[in-house]
Amino acid sequence: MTVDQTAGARDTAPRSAFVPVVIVGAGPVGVTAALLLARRGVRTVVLERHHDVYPLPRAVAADDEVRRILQAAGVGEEFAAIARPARGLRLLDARHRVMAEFPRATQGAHGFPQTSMFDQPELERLLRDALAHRPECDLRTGVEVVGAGVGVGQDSNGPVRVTFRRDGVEEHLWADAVLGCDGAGSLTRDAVGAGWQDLRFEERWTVVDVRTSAPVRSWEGVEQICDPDRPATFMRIGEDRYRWEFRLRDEPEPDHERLRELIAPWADLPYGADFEVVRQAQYTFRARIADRWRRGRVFLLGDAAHLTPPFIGQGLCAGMRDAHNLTWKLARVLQQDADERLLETYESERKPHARHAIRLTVAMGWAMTGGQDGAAALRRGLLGAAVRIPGLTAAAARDRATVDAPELIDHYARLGAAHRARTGIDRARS
Ligand SMILES: O=C(O)CCc1cccc(O)c1
Repeated sequence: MTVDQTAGARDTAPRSAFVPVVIVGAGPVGVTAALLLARRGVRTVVLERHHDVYPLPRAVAADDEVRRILQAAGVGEEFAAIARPARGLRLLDARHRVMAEFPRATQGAHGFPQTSMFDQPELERLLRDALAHRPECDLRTGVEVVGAGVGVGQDSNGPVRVTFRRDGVEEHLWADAVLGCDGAGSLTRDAVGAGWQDLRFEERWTVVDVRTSAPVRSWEGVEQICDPDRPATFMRIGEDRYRWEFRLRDEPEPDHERLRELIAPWADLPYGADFEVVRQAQYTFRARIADRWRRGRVFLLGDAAHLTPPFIGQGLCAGMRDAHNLTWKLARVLQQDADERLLETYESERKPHARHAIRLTVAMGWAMTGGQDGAAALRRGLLGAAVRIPGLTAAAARDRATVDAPELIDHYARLGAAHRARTGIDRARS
């Protein structure tokens, strides 16, 4: 990607090639940023490589703060129509016995369910529909933002030149700011000169979205199977839609037959049963954070700035918080001459929060794979208390009113002791 930041250069560019903000990437974070800016009267051009919404299984959960952000973007009701409130998070042992349960309220501090399940392609479609109704937003699909690495050295607040290719023809745009919402393989990240800080997690998992009318043994929430041999995640995401995630060791991606075996603890699926694999993808889950999120007026958001495994459902939520945090500040600076230093608070506010969420996620992954003994149960209990991200532990205890951290510790200490007595395990594996 070519990003030139050259004060005064915009003056020589044709007016038609100038737009206040260019957004690279039309995933949920990019489109939400465009909608939030539009509602503040800021025009954007959104450049997207693909023609249609992303077809693979991705995010499935939004917390109550993200629901508030979607409302601010003008799609609150549309989202409510596709969302399904979840009752919470359960940690199950290898035999699917409930070890801990963390209920989520149907009305959290933000006035929305604390956890809502949804189908990402449906979210992307409704966001794009909303975008199509905003005259401030110009979505250009089939456009490849290209990289040649010219003139990236400056940290100036001058306009930014974005070069892209459409139908084999190179074009450019000048913008007062560029938002890189272009995902894990972000080209904008190169333009910012950012590298990854590795937060030490890398595992191969398969993620499967299924539609079936067959009975599925489930509750209306997320189940984490804490089984060192076969850690897994299961959740219901719609009337007849379910998501399973299984860690893969040195095995190939499961075919339908193997999937039926893996799913058997939840559903009997004899041959001929109504069972459709809507989407399946193999991912390497990683935990990483970009070492810088900004250069001049080029910013990184969402997966371009941070990568997390999905175990506490916070990947997309973090990106939506990025969009919300940055857009009002940018609007103030671009339209109301707010001090440029306001923009520095984007990274300083968002990065510690994103890092914390990733660390909790990694700890959850470790709790899922780290054994069945009492000490592991205690760790899971402490973690479960902390995984409500928006307000983290204190607010989580407050919101749910029924639990506080010391009670949880006691509860899980007792649970661990009972489990040890039942199973005869008396040594703590760490
Ligand atoms: O904490 C909750 O209420 C749900 C967490 C969650 C959401 C989506 C996927 C996942 O693995 C966990």
